[in-house]
Amino acid sequence: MAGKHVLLACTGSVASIKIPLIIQQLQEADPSIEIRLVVTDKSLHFFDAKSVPVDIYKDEDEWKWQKMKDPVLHIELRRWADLMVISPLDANTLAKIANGLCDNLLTSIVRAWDMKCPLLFAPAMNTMMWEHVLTKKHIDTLTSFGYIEIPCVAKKLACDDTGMGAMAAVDTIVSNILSCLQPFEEKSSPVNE
Ligand SMILES: CC(C)(CO)[C@@H](O)C(=O)NCCC(=O)N/C=C\S
Repeated sequence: MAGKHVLLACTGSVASIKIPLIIQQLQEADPSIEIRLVVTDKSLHFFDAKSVPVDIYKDEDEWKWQKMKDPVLHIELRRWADLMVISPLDANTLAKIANGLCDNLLTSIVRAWDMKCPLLFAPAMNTMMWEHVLTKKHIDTLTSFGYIEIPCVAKKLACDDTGMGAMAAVDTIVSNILSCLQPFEEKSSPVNE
């Protein structure tokens, strides 16, 4: 059976250092899964894109469009995906999605998302950002859209604080992806053979 298509996305949280590990563990868990990675420019500060063994899509790739009938990347990726997981989801992109902004590749994919497909998000931010009143408001907005939260955990953060705001553990993220894929006929197989 053709592999399911997982669109992984990351944002400008230091938790993006875990992207290579998320990819590695997901591939080990189910080698038939095809993974593509959408990055925001800021996320690239936190890991070496060359070390990642999957195709990476950046904002600049959207602008290879030249003329009518050329593919529109955010639509092509949304069509390709059986599931999308944004991990980490930083406070900035959380706010953009909650308010419908679509000013880069990642938020444009989300803005065009097909709600028949699972969209998971794993917030990650400093505890003081986590505790701001807007964080819960924005997360509640995303869950009201039907997106699936992979909740933060309390642990030591990149700024040496200890508290809520840390991204969920990688194996938690991977098991959430697998369980959301299970009951799902991937787009790549003919419907009702
Ligand atoms: C970075 C990582 C994954 C290490 O285990 C963990 O601390 C985390 O998700 N932190 C949340 C993001 C963060 O720390 N923000 C930056 C300033 S505090």
